[in-house]
Amino acid sequence: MVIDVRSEIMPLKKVLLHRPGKELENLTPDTLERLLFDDIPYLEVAQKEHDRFAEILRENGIEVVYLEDLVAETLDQDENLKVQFLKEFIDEANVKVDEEKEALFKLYMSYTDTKEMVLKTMEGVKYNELDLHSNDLLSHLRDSSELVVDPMPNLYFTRDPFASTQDGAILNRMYSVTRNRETLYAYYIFNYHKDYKGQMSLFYDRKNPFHIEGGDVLNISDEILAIGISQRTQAGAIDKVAKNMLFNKEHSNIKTILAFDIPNNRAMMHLDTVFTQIDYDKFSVHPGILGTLRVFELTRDNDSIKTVEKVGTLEEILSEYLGKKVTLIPCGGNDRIAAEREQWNDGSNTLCIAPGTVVVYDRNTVTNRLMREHGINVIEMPSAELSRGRGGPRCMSMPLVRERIK
Ligand SMILES: NC(=[NH2+])NCCC[C@H](N)C(=O)O
Repeated sequence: MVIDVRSEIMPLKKVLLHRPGKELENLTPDTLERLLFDDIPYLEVAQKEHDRFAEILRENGIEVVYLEDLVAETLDQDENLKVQFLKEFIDEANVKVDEEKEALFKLYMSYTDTKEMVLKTMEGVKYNELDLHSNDLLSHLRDSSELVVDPMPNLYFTRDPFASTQDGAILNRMYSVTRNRETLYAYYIFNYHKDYKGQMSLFYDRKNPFHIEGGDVLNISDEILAIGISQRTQAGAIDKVAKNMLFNKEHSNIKTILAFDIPNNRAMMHLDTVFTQIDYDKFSVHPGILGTLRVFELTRDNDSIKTVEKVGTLEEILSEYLGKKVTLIPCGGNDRIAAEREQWNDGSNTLCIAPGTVVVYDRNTVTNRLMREHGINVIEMPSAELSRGRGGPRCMSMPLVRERIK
């Protein structure tokens, strides 16, 4: 199977990453908010940190594949497909002037190496890179270093544009314009790459009206999927995923979807910023969500879907579904200041690579110590620059294959 993910914790076999590239060097103070960053990372250091992340994964026997390589392989199969991709890409990049669209197309087609072309689509394009001869009013007023195509700085968070589950993926419609552009890459891989095409299920469509993002999707078990209702994911999208998964016996074993209603704010944009599974019976949780959290159970009821609100603490609810007593390890321990600081820097955003083994940011010292005290094998990675994008090791990775639960 090209995609096979039925848990958050079983040994990770294959993972999708994107090495941050020059898209980070097109971030400016004015565009940070729109492009969902809080600061400008130093690219050289961010890349070193990211390379160390990939190295840790390889050291642990995990096959690492890169988004840019898969997209290039897809487009290299057929010249017409490359043209089709570029046209669609340019349409979605919100370029309004026809001459600029044509010049952009020419610029991308001038690359002889498809991977370099793909990286260029990610990086953004400045006005002075286009071969334009127009003499209209707009061209007189353009600043030569103005961006005609925005960069996509969030691409290194491969967790979000789609979510692997069962034998396929939920291909997302994203909350923001900037991130919705990212989903085109996965769309082309899944629909056209010779290894993926026809070999996997798609449980959602990037053109659906409701938004949903991968950081909100947690594979609790082969039969239970948890999805956050958050800043990024709407209840309507969860209803649709439920319809597409609970009735699809051939490709999905999911019998229950648990919807976790978490606060709607930037610090907690996705469920995985406040809650990740780290062992058969242990979760890392940001205590800040516990007061207001509501949990809903969606199951199949003949031809329709039944939704019931669960009563009980998070610990009780998880213990019930997992069939064992669950321990919640608070991010930042019991100190509210440490909890808020470390949650902001993705202290509870762990990437579990085997039961009881997690990759985390080194900077969250309080949370990391506490996980070790609970017997977790904590592997730290450098995080000074990558963390400025507001995502941790789980956000920066999309599992494609995990070992099955025995
Ligand atoms: N799965 C995650 N928590 N991803 C974090 C994504 C961070 C990114 N800057 C955004 O705002 O979209």
